[in-house]
Amino acid sequence: MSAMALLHKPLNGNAIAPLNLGLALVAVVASARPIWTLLYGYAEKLCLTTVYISSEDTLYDDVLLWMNHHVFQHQNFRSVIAATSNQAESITNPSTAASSNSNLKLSGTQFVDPSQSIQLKPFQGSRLFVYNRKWINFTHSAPRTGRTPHTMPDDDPLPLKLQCFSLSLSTLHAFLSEATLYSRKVSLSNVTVYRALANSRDLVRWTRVTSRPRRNLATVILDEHKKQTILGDIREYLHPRMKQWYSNHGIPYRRGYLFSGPPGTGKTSLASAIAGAFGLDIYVLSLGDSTMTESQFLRLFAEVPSQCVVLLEDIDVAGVTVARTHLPVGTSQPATGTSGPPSAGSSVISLSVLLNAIDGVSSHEGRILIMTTNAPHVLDRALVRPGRVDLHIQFELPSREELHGLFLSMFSDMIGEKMDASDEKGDPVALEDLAAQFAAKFPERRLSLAEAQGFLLKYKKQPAEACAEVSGWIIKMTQEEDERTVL
Ligand SMILES: Nc1ncnc2c1ncn2[C@@H]1O[C@H](COP(=O)(O)OP(=O)(O)OP(=O)(O)O)[C@@H](O)[C@H]1O
Repeated sequence: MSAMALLHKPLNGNAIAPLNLGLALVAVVASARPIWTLLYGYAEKLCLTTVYISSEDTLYDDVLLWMNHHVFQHQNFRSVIAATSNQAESITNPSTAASSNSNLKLSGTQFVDPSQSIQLKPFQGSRLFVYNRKWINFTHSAPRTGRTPHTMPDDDPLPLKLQCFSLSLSTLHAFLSEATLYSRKVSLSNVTVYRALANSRDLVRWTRVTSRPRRNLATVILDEHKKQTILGDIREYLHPRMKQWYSNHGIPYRRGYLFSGPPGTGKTSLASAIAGAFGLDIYVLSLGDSTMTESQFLRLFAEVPSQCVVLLEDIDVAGVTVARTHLPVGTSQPATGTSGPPSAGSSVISLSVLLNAIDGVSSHEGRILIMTTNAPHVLDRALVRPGRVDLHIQFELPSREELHGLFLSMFSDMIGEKMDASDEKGDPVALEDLAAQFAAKFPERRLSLAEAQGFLLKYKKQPAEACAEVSGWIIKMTQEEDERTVL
C-alpha cells in the first residue's frame, strides 16, 4: 500500500485511542510548563529569598570555590567548563594544589604540570543543596562580563543566583559570609595577584589573574641584612597596635618601599614573597602600561583594599619629563609642548597624579606600597621623600656566593639521586662541589640571577652538565651584552 493510500485510509477506533492519549499527554506537558512557571513565580515571591551575584564581585569566586569544594567535589559531571588554571585557580582544591606544588616548585619558579594547568569548572545549571538545615538552590549561568549588581535581574540575569526556602535573607547572608571566610582561609596558603585588565566593555578593573602558593622568603636571594631590615619594618608596621600609634601622632597609616636594581635581580620576587609571608594579596599596576589613563589609574588606586601589597612597577617612567609632570589631573594627553600618543615604554601618568594617588585623599590606610625601578637616579625627589618611600632596598647583580646559593637551591631536591653518569650516590658534598665550580666560572656581578636561572632551567636534573656547559654560555652572554652596550 502506498503512503498516500495510507493517509487517506480512515482510522479505525483502535488506532485513534493511542493517538488521542499521545495528544492528551503533549497537551498536559505543554500546559504544565506555564503552570509550573506561574507556580514557581508565586513561590519565588511568597516563600523564596533570592540573591544575585555579579561575575565581577569577589563573592562570585568565593561562592564558586565553596560550591566546588563542598557540593561539587565528589560529583562526576558529564558537562563541565574547561579553563586554563590562571582563570580557574580560585576553584582549585587546596589539597591538590599543595601536593602538586611540592613536586613542581623549584627555587620559587613555578613549573607548570600540564595536567594541573587545566581546571574543570562546575557545570552550568541548577543544584539544590542543604546549608544549615535549609534548602538552597544554586543556579550558575554563563557569566557575562560587564554586568553590575544594579542590572535588572529579570531582563539581564547575573550569572549566580542563590535561592533559599525562607522568608528572611539570614540563611543566604550566613552562607555568603561562610563562603567569603572559606575563600580567605584557602587564600592564606596562596598569594592572589590582581592586575588591572580591561573587560569586554573596555572597563579597566582589578582582575584576579592568578592565585599561587606562597613563595618562601628563603628562595629569594638577597643580602640577609637587607632582607631582615625590610621584614622587621613590615612586621612592626602591621602590628595591631601600630594603627593607633600612627593615629595618635597624626601620621597617615601607610608605608612605602622602593626596590631598585637591574632587571631580573629579584625585586618582584621579594614583593611576592613578602605578600605571602604576611598573608596579603598583591595588586599590580605597571606605569609602563601606556594604555592606562590617569583617571583609570586614580580609580584603580582608590579601589585597592586597605590590607594588601600594591606593587607599582617601572615608576621611573612616570612623569619624568617636565611636560608630563604638568599634565592636568584626569587627562592623558599633554597640555602643551608635547603632542601625540605616548611612545612605547613611556607612561601617561604624570608625576602629580602619581603623588596624588600615593598620598592623596584616596589612599588607603594599612596598605603596603612597593615601587620598583631599574633607574632610581631619574626619580623625582618628591616621589622618594620619606612618607612616600620609607625604605629603599637596592638589588644588585649577583655575587659568586649568591650564584652558588642559586645552584644549590635549584638542585637541592636531587640529593640522594644520581647527579651524573659517574656519580654513584648523589650526596650533598658532591652538589656543594658542583655549586662551587659553577659559581667560580662567573664574573662577579655581571649577569643577573634571572639569566643564570634561565640557563639552569635547561638542566633541571643534570647539575653536572650545567656545570660543564656554563662557561660557553657565560662567554656568549657577556659578548651579547658588550655588543648591546656598544650600540
Ligand atoms: N634575588 C633573586 N632570588 C631568587 N630568584 C631570583 C632573584 N632574582 C631573580 N630571580 C628569578 O628571576 C626571575 C625574575 O625575577 P624578578 O621578576 O623578581 O626580577 P625583577 O628584579 O623584578 O626584574 P624586572 O626589573 O625586570 O621586573 C624570577 O623567576 C626569579 O625567580
